[in-house]
Amino acid sequence: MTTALLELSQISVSFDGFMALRDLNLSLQPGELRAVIGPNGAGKTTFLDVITGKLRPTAGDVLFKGQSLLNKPEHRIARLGIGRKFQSPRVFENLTVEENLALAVSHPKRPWPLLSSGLNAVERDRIAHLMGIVSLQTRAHQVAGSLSHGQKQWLEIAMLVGQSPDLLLVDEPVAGLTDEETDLTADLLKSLVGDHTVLVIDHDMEFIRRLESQVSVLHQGHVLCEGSMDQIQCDPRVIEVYLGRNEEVA
Ligand SMILES: Nc1ncnc2c1ncn2[C@@H]1O[C@H](COP(=O)(O)OP(=O)(O)OP(=O)(O)O)[C@@H](O)[C@H]1O
Repeated sequence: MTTALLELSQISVSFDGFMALRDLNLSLQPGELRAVIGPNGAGKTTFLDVITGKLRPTAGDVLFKGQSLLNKPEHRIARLGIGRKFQSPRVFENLTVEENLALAVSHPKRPWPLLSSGLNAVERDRIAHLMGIVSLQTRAHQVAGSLSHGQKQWLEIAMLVGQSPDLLLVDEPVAGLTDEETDLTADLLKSLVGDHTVLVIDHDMEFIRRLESQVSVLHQGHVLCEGSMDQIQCDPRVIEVYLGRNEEVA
């Protein structure tokens, strides 16, 4: 079996005695796409916060490429190859699509206006490639602030991909998107798999189904079960958790 890219073992997080995560185990193989679902308060955000170093667990360990992430500051964890997409888009609204991507791909990070004249051929090709991935080529010179919500989400995903992370953590990317944008987002995330390992959190079950990935169900800070969407939908424990809270898993 391949060595896991990410391995969370026996992770617990206590907020003044309240266990937001409790003996959580989860591992991701390189190049995998994984969905994580769970009712409100299940611990999904806390789980991402632990991986990215925003929160230190009370117990347990997080290994990334075999190396413990505990005690590493957030910026070092990011540099090790973990990118996080937050729920609301974080793009530079006053810069164009191309300029946003230029900032993402330039090494080292160079301030504007150096970027406008200073991109090398490799960086320009990379930006063109990234715009292609998210179908924003025709918007290259449009300021990000004028894009639709979905297009901003895609731009930010492209910016993250531009930093070549091994692992992409994507938090509720389709909240507020149209059905068509939701489907396109699923296809986009699937297209990243292989080159990247992608973990997606969302509540939208149609979107999760379209990802065609393994699904981990979080409940009360613990992985309740894992399997394909068809498998978890039939699992009585999952039905109980969702029906018990009057939410649908269908
Ligand atoms: N800083 C904190 N102090 C105390 N309790 C917290 C803190 N952060 C989270 N919690 C609690 O921990 C539990 C898990 O929260 P978390 O935000 O991780 O859940 P979630 O699955 O992301 O929920 P949602 O789907 O609503 O975003 C919740 O009961 C929440 O109230």
